[in-house]
This record gives sequence, structure tokens and C-alpha cells, in this order.
Amino acid sequence: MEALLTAVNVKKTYLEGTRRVPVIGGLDFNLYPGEYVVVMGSSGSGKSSLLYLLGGMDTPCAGSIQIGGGKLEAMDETKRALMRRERIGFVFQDFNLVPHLSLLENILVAGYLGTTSRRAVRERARELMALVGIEHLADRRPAQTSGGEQQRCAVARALINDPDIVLADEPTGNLNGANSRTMLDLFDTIHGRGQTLVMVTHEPAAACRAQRVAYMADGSIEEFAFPDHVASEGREALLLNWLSERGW
Ligand SMILES: Nc1ncnc2c1ncn2[C@@H]1O[C@H](COP(=O)(O)OP(=O)(O)OP(=O)(O)O)[C@@H](O)[C@H]1O
Repeated sequence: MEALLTAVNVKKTYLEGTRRVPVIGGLDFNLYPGEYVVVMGSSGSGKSSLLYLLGGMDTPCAGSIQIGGGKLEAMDETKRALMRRERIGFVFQDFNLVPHLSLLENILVAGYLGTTSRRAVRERARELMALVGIEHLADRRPAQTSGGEQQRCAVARALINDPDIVLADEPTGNLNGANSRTMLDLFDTIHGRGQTLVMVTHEPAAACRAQRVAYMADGSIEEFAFPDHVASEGREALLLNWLSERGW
């Protein structure tokens, strides 16, 4: 099967004053259509940096990232913005909703940037609000809703342009246990509808929902795939064992 997204020998170095700080040092990664991949790694290992690079929100210092055959590094900012809008949905840990807009408006503005008619965007926004279970909160502003409801709105916003790939950066990091499970169930639903997912998480139990784990250490990736024959109860022990061998 052809990869939907390919990263080849990707490097990222940040400048801190005059000091160069290497974070990603020659990383390879493939994402196939319909996959659900989790990214793990210790704090500061570069998980968010990787997600920003994969989504075309930041550019690598070296190497190549291709989405659907298009090379991100060959695109100018306008083309990259178009690619992001059409192909990528991003869910942030801290929701990133516009405070003075209602939940519905937060979803609509992301859809109005595209070429779809406003009427079709409104219909889709209503459908997505129902999917994530916040249709009764359409007119509320973010501050008038709970963290879990805001994150569900952020997921609906990420889906409004029907992206090929949804990238989620610790989407349960600011949620309590019950809301976190609701969010993970929602990702299961989205994955079940055929969307390709990449989620950063620190939680092994959450990681067990995915098909494989990309573990970041020393600027590159090691991968763990859950064996098909292992029942869901056995997955966490296997993953924890694998992670502990890597000093997690
Ligand atoms: N814009 C930036 N400028 C300079 N350094 C940065 C920048 N963004 C990230 N870094 C540094 O790069 C390293 C990786 O950061 P990143 O946020 O990607 O890690 P992470 O694995 O997502 O961490 P966490 O789990 O704590 O969120 C960190 O040391 C961070 O301080």
C-alpha cells in the first residue's frame, strides 16, 4: 500500500540565541491510509515538533516530508496553507478555540476558509457537532462550556474540511478521566469512519487504542506494532514492557 504521508531523514534544529539545539536528527516515518498511530516519548523528545512538521505547520531543516505525493519542502507558504486546510486536521492539547466566537462559529470559520459553499459547511458543522455530542451547545462561547466540551468542539473543527489526516497533540492532556475516555472513544469513532490518525500521548492505556506506537528518543523513532493475536487486555502489559526496555 502506498503511504499517505512519508518523512525521510527529517532533521529539526532550533536556535536558542546563537546556540543550535538539535531536536530531530534524521527521522524516517511512514503513515498509511486508515492507520491509527500514537507518538510517545519522554518530555522534550520532540513529539510536538514532529507533529508540527508532519502537518506542514513548521518546516524541517533537512529531509523530505510528502503528503499524498506532494513534497512539503517544495511548496511556498500559500501552497502549504492550502494543503493544510484540505488534508490536515489539527487538535491541540489546550483546544485553541477563539474565545469570542460560539462553538458553532469556531467550527464554521475553519470551514469557510475552504472552497465548499457556506450552506454545505453549515450542514457539515451541525453533523459534526452531533457526532461529537455538543449540538445543544452551538451558541455557547468556549468559556461557558467544560474542557471536555471544548475539546470535542476542537475535534469537530479539525474535521470540518474532511481532512485525510487528523493530528492530535495530547488531546486528553487537559481532560479528567471521564472526559479523557470520551475523547478516546471519539477518536475510535473517527478512525472507524476511515480517517487516518496520529495522536501524541503520555498515557500507555490511551496508546493501546492505536495500531502502533512511534516512540521518539534521541531525535529518531522506534516503532512498536501491537500483534493482532493479543486481546485488548494484554496490550498494555506488552507496551509497558517494550517501553521500559527503552528507559521510558
Ligand atoms: N520554537 C522553539 N524554539 C526553541 N526550542 C524549542 C522550540 N520548540 C521546542 N523547542 C525545544 O525542543 C525540544 C522538543 O520540544 P517538543 O515540544 O517537540 O517536545 P515534546 O516531546 O512534545 O515535549 P512534551 O512532552 O514536554 O510536550 C524541547 O527541548 C523544547 O524546549
